[in-house]
Amino acid sequence: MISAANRFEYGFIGAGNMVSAIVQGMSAAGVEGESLAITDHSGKRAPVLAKAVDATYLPDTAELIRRSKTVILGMKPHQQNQLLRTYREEIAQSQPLVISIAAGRSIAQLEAQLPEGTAVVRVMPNVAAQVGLSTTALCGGTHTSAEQIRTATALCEAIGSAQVVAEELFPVFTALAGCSPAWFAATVDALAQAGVAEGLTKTAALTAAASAMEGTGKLIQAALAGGNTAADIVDQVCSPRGTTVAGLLAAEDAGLRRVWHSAVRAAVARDAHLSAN
Ligand SMILES: NC(=O)C1=CN([C@@H]2O[C@H](COP(=O)(O)OP(=O)(O)OC[C@H]3O[C@@H](n4cnc5c(N)ncnc54)[C@H](O)[C@@H]3O)[C@@H](O)[C@H]2O)C=CC1
Ligand SMILES: O=C(O)[C@@H]1CCC=N1
Repeated sequence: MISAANRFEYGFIGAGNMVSAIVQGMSAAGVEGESLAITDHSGKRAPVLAKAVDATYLPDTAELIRRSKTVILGMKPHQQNQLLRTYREEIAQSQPLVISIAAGRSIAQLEAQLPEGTAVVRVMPNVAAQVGLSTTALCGGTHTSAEQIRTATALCEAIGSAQVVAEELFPVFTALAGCSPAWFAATVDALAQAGVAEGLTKTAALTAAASAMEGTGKLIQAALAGGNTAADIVDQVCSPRGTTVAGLLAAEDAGLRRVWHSAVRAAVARDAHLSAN
């Protein structure tokens, strides 16, 4: 085994959307590039990402596994099987902490594919990692020590906030935190388009809607910290006979709550499908 002093703290396998967000977030938070190694089987995005944060690009996945204390599986869920089959021996020899960020891949599935005794942490981040605002869930496996949970938590806290979540709640957490940035972005786009229909330029409409969303997120966090809820913000903005309540009731008549319930149910169902395959 390579001596601990010569090993990278974190080795990322895959350099797609989520790993790029994590690595850029870590770099912005002050994590030294020299502690990071990145590989990617396409050989295209990893060298660019590594260069951007002064990390090391390793074209050879086996070498990355041998030289990393913590290995982050950053590929799509269905791409894990082949990788874990191919590099089982390297993982058995170097015994890294293995972190999976894949939706729908359970600890039991990972442990069944990894060499006996491998320490695993399942993590669900979101793309706001890129700006240090991921809200990230993690849970440890059968062979994961408290120290290894602390290592994974430190990684997650470099890109935002982290909480240990029971694995059975990962599907719903994935919907509310992992998927919702896309849903919110689609909502902002839809809101902006409605603004365009009423005369704003698309840019002005997007800017107004996005900054209102950002401000509202902060207001809700402050409300929660003070023992209040999101509903209190709704009441604060809805003036009697005012514009907001008129718009809110129209949105609710059009299915506002039903839309979000459907979205969460569909994401949870898809997570179950990924878990089964
Ligand atoms: N995109 C998102 O917002 C989030 C994604 N995730 C999870 O993150 C994982 C990655 O998602 P994305 O970044 O969106 O996918 P992506 O398709 O953008 O990136 C996947 C990367 O893995 C690489 N890859 C695949 N197989 C490989 C192998 N055998 N060896 C080396 N590299 C390999 C691909 O070349 C690609 O760079 C997924 O498992 C997903 O469930 C989790 C939370 C949020
Ligand atoms: O769409 C997906 O499956 C991944 C997981 C959460 C966000 N993106």
